[in-house]
Amino acid sequence: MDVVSPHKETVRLRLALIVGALLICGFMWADIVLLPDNLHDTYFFNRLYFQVPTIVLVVGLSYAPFFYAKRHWIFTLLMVVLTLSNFGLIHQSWIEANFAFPYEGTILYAFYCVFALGIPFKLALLAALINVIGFVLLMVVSPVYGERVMISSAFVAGSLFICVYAKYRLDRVMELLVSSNKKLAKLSRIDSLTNLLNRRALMQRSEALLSLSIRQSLDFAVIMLDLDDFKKYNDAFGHQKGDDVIVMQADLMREIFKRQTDVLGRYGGEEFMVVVSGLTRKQVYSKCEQMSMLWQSRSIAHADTATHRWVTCSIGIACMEKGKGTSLEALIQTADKALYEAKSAGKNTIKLESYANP
Ligand SMILES: Nc1nc2c(ncn2[C@@H]2O[C@H](COP(=O)(O)OP(=O)(O)OP(=O)(O)O)[C@@H](O)[C@H]2O)c(=O)[nH]1
Repeated sequence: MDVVSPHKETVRLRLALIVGALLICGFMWADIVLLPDNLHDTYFFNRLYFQVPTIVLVVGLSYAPFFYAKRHWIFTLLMVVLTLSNFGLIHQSWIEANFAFPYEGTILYAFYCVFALGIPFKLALLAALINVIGFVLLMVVSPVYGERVMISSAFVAGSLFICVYAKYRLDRVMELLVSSNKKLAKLSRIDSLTNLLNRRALMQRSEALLSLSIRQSLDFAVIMLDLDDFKKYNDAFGHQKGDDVIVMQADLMREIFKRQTDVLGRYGGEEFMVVVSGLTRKQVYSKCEQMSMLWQSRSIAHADTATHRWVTCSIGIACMEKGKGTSLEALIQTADKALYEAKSAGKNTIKLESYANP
């Protein structure tokens, strides 16, 4: 789950690249004071004709459709290219003027690419390894830092290691944050016992389906299901066994109402609600009959004092025919009334009411 939209993230990255290019230009004022005159051309060539244009090229690439998907690889390559070009400048400065150009920029490039551009841990590690090997080879070819070569190499390797390790920790924390957010989002929508939608999410999804059904002129129905004599079941077999029956009710609902658009939820306690669209009254009724038959086929023994020998459920249906419009609240009230009638008619019964426009 992306926390920020790809478009917003691309804009942010584009800005970060532009800031990076401006920083390089800013550093040029400081560098030029240090450099001997005969290195100015080499230096300007490296910065203005290579590094800055490379970053500008990546800014251009950020408009390509593949950019977002490939951005980590592109930035990894950018980190390696910028660093190696810096090594090239160190080498040239040594060969042309015996001048020890500072290596600290290498570390800045790594921190900029890894943190500002967000190279993930594994790619950051790969780029850091390439850069450390590059630095060691540079030291072999050009003994720029004389007797400080060991400490310089250790400093580059150590700094890149810290950069990569910090990125590892940051990625881990982000992963934990994203997975906790997912869990929290799920908890706020899902009933933990049945894995059905909880009441709040059920209402939201049902409202959305009702609006869509009215707009597309589709039949729509609200079905209320309530386990019969459930208090007696709990009293006879205990709350834990009662929970198992509630879970079974949810499973049976999923078995019957399995279209992608069907909305299934726990309305409260042992009462459930299903909302369907695009089914005729007859089709809805037939699905509810299947529900009763499934309970019958499970043959779960009920309490001795219950109305029926096996666990059953009563069902109230409110149908809204296509072309008519009403509120979800009114349909739930109608379905509730039908459910009450089903209970009064001896339980394990289905009652269907059509919603009539007042
Ligand atoms: N085990 C268990 N019981 C629950 C849960 N939620 C509600 N109940 C019980 O469900 C029972 C509902 O009782 P009533 O509202 O009297 O309904 P009933 O006994 O099913 O009677 P009728 O609806 O008339 O058939 C209560 O005893 C609640 O404690 C739950 O999550 N687990």
